[in-house]
Amino acid sequence: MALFAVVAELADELAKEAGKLKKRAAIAETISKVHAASSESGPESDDSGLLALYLAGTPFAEADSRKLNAGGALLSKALLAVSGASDQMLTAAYRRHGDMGAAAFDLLFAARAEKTAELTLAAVAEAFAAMAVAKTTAIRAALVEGLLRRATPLEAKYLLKLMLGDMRIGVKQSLVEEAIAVAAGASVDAVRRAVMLEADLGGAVRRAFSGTLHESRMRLFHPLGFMLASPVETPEEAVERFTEKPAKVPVVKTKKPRKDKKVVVVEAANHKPGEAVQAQSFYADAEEFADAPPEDVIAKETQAGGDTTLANAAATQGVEAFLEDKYDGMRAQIHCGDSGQPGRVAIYSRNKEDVTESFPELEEAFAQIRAETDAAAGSLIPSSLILDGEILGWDFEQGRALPFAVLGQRIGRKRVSNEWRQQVPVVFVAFDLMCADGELLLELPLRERRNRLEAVVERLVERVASPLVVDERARDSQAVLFAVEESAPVERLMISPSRLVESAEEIDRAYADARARANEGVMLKAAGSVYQPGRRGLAWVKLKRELATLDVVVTGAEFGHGRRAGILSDYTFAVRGDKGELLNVGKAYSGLTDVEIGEMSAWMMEHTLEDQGFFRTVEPLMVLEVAFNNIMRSGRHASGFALRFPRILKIRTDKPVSEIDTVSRVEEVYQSQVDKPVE
Ligand SMILES: Nc1ncnc2c1ncn2[C@@H]1O[C@H](COP(=O)(O)OP(=O)(O)OP(=O)(O)O)[C@@H](O)[C@H]1O
Repeated sequence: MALFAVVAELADELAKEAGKLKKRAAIAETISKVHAASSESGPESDDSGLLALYLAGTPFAEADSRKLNAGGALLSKALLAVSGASDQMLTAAYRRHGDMGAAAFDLLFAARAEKTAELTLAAVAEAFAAMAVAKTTAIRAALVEGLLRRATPLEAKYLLKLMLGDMRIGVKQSLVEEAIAVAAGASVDAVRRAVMLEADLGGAVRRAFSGTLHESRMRLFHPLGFMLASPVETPEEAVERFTEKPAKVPVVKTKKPRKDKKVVVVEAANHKPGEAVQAQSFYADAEEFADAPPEDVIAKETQAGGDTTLANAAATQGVEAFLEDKYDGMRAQIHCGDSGQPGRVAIYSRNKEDVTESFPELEEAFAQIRAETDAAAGSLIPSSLILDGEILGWDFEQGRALPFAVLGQRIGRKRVSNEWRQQVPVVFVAFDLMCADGELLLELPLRERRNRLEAVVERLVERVASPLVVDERARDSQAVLFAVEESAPVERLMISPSRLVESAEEIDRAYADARARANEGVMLKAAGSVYQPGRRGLAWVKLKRELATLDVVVTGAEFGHGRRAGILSDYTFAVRGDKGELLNVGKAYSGLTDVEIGEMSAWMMEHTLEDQGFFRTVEPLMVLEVAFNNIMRSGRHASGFALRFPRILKIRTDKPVSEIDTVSRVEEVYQSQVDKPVE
């Protein structure tokens, strides 16, 4: 039985180690050791899977929908109870580190420096399982206290970090996947594929050691990564992206980071010595490749399953592109029953939350479509489906989308009253088919996926709404709607119209038409491109021409005055710095409704990290989109910038914190201003 100390000690070592290769070697070695130690006592005592899971900073496997339900407030209370420290001591320790785990280490060190490790990984897993089903906060708090009491100071540090989902040891899941491959002598691609199909990192460790990675099968009901798009400023730039000719001579150079520093553009590449030029340019992960020469980036990308990136880069050249409207709704992935769970429907948001409950009419509609099609004998409809698309608030009278602000009122609501359902009706506009009949389709070219998507939707509709009725109002509005009666389930399912375009003029016209339909702009997608989950490549580009806004995360909140006294209503927010740290960039108190502010305030009370009286630092989990008049250089915030007249446009519950804007994006917007104000 491995001890949790193994995770804590390794994590502490990894936090101090900057080199990725050394990190990977250390993780691989520990996984091997833990696996070897269990080989005598039988496979059920093999904790190497838990070790991998916890190092990746996740208490449960991705396929496992359980949650710990323990926020900063609950954890700090438990820490106070176990350490006997006063509020002031906790606040001082928290301020020293800005991290609850590190604060716990300080508070427990004096009393427990000599404590020997006894907490096993299995005991931690058991406590986590109990927390997930605990009916009251008191039971959960007692479980956390139980864990902390048995822990050494170092273990307590990493237990808290793990529970908060913020290890800060510079280890991403992809690095753990590589380490698993090294430890078990398996191929990285095989490990990554198993993790993608089954969403179970621990399970992949078991498969890797038992040589059964190839037996992994697509399992529904865990979200796959969403493919994202890169921005272009003009239709001409979009055309250029899709028609660039491969360079005659391989040139490898790194351009200035674009939207955020997470990506670097590497231009033209002879990605393997001696091979023909394939890629014109593609995005790579700057965090991983910060200082590496471009050649290394390409070599590494190719090796680490990046061939799809290269394939897509090649596919963007001189080929056709599909154009679709860019809808301003909420990105979602819909999973529809498989042989194991035939009637089940699940909806996932872009930050991989299960949001099914928030859209009951979509769940019902899909379940009904399923049931009716299943009943049809000899049905040609796939038994399982994963659709990628956008949830939109829909005006059935006008046959067009409602503004995002209207849909936004429903996002995040767990219980949706009939009133809300009537006030803001929702539809799902599908634009990609990721899986059908248990077969993952990501590696098919978009052209092929699109054909299959159209065929599936058509068959679904034929079965349910036969004879097929196309709503003319919807046709006018460019959204093909398959039934007229609002009570019919199929009316909730639409398909995003898509057509091939060639010239900048065509794109320009389509853009104007899209805006006239109240959509945000247009998307262009290389017809030959594969679906790259979780990546922002050049195979999909978006054109939206608008004033810059920033996606930021709230780091703190202040109590308001007057009407807002006693309510946390003024928010301090941050962007990401070069090393992944959060740097404050501004403060906003306008843009939200009173109801939203009330909800935000309650949430912040729950997720407080440090209570300074009038001000509270909060767990950085809430993403906002903010608009502003301009940006100035300023010493007021850690980012070195301040936003002038910031206002909140949206609460981006649909966007993960990992994708907020960076300080280099702020710099870019600052530089693009005609006047560059300094405070
Ligand atoms: N037809 C479409 N195809 C793909 N994505 C679409 C489409 N229409 C709207 N979208 C939305 O556009 C997003 C892609 O833009 P991007 O990857 O830049 O996300 P983002 O950073 O949230 O951008 P934005 O802030 O512009 O929404 C998708 O996540 C999706 O929600």
